[in-house]
Amino acid sequence: MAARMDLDGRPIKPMTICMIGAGGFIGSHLCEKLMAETPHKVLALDVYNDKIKHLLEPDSLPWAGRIEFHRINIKHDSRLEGLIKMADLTINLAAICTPADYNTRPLDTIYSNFIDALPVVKYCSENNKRLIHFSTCEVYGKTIGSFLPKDSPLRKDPAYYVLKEDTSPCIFGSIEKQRWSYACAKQLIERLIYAEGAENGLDFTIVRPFNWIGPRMDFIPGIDGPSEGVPRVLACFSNNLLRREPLKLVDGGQSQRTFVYIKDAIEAVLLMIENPDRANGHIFNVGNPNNEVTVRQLAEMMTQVYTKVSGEPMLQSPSIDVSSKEFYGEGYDDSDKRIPDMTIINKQLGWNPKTSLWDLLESTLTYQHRTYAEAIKKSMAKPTAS
Ligand SMILES: NC(=O)c1ccc[n+]([C@@H]2O[C@H](COP(=O)([O-])OP(=O)(O)OC[C@H]3O[C@@H](n4cnc5c(N)ncnc54)[C@H](O)[C@@H]3O)[C@@H](O)[C@H]2O)c1
Ligand SMILES: O=C(O)[C@H]1O[C@H](OP(=O)(O)OP(=O)(O)OC[C@H]2O[C@@H](n3ccc(=O)[nH]c3=O)[C@H](O)[C@@H]2O)[C@H](O)[C@@H](O)[C@@H]1O
Repeated sequence: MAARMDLDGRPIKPMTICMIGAGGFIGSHLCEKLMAETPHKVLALDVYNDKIKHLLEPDSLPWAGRIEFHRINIKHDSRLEGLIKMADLTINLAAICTPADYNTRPLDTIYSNFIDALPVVKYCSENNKRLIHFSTCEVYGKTIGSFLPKDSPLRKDPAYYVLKEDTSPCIFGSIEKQRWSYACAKQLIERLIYAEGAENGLDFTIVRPFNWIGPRMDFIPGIDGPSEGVPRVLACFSNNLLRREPLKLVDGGQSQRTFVYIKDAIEAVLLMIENPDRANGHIFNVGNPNNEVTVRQLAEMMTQVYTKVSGEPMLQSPSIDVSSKEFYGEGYDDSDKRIPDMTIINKQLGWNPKTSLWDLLESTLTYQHRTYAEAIKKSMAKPTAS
């Protein structure tokens, strides 16, 4: 492999990366990229490895020996500090990050996103190891514009809704709205990491992903996850399309999101990994401001794309409305709109997303159809126990 150069034209030295949560959606894509395109070594920590099995076996893979899986629950495993010490860089992805859990399992959510991340930050700081920590765009909460009167012309002014790392406030709902337990825990761990940087010189980068989506995201209920489980919207809608049932629009599907293709977003993470001088001390929004839709529009587009890639006819009523209380239970609330400001990541790393929403849905739904359609047909054909 020819020597890789950083953005300042210097050769990049091979490094060892301790990746916690490597078996998840983002981790699996990051491991794939690191194995295929770089000489770096990965210590992959997770409780599951199904999504990275194709990288671990067989032993004849070209990157054999550069990726090692360690089945570790970071809540209680004394091997954690040793693995962080062995690495040059730690990337922490481990978290509970599905909204259906935030208001129904708020304690697990807070523990997972704050308490369990504390030793990781502490070991990095004490051992002078660099840390890339995954936070979330949810730390911004609601937009300032959402509090303006419905007919206010200011709602159209970007100053009232574009989310900027260094100036936007974090606006959450009341404590009874336990949806915000996740965002609040993520905000506090961000503040702690920032403080470790300021007081103890920790080299850190914080990533705020804005709805990264693509293959291997979450699970399909009843196929590779619990039948009653509620994954994030891409998997919920994929499941509905695969089962030929209407897509459920929570509270009218009026919330807006910007979706970025996982493969574009992983390019940004690789730039952070390989350009520490440009990434350390920064918080980065990583999203695609050009891919904004309401959830209703997302449902319509996914229905059209799925019809194209599966060759199956569209349902007569492709969507139905459900209340958030019915869908998520008591204490749910929502982010109204999420447009990332891209100034900082652009200036520091020169990164820009490339893939349009239609194109990313086309490749993702092709994958979903190829991976799950047969299994769903079989499971639906099974007689149910009476
Ligand atoms: N996907 C997105 O668009 C998105 C958006 C915002 C923030 N994030 C953040 O990025 C990170 C990764 O997200 P993802 O989408 O890959 O989620 P994911 O659920 O697919 O991956 C998280 C992984 O962490 C592992 N994990 C959780 N607790 C653990 C523990 N105690 N010990 C060991 N492993 C543990 C899980 O088994 C899982 O494989 C999370 O911190 C999440 O909050 C993701
Ligand atoms: O991905 C992100 O950037 C962050 O946002 C997500 O939060 P959210 O976007 O609300 O999660 P989704 O489950 O993907 O829901 C998106 C929207 O679709 C709606 N939805 C979801 C599922 C469904 O079947 N129908 C439906 O209308 C939700 O109410 C919400 O308005 C999660 O909190 C995290 O994974 C992450 O931190």
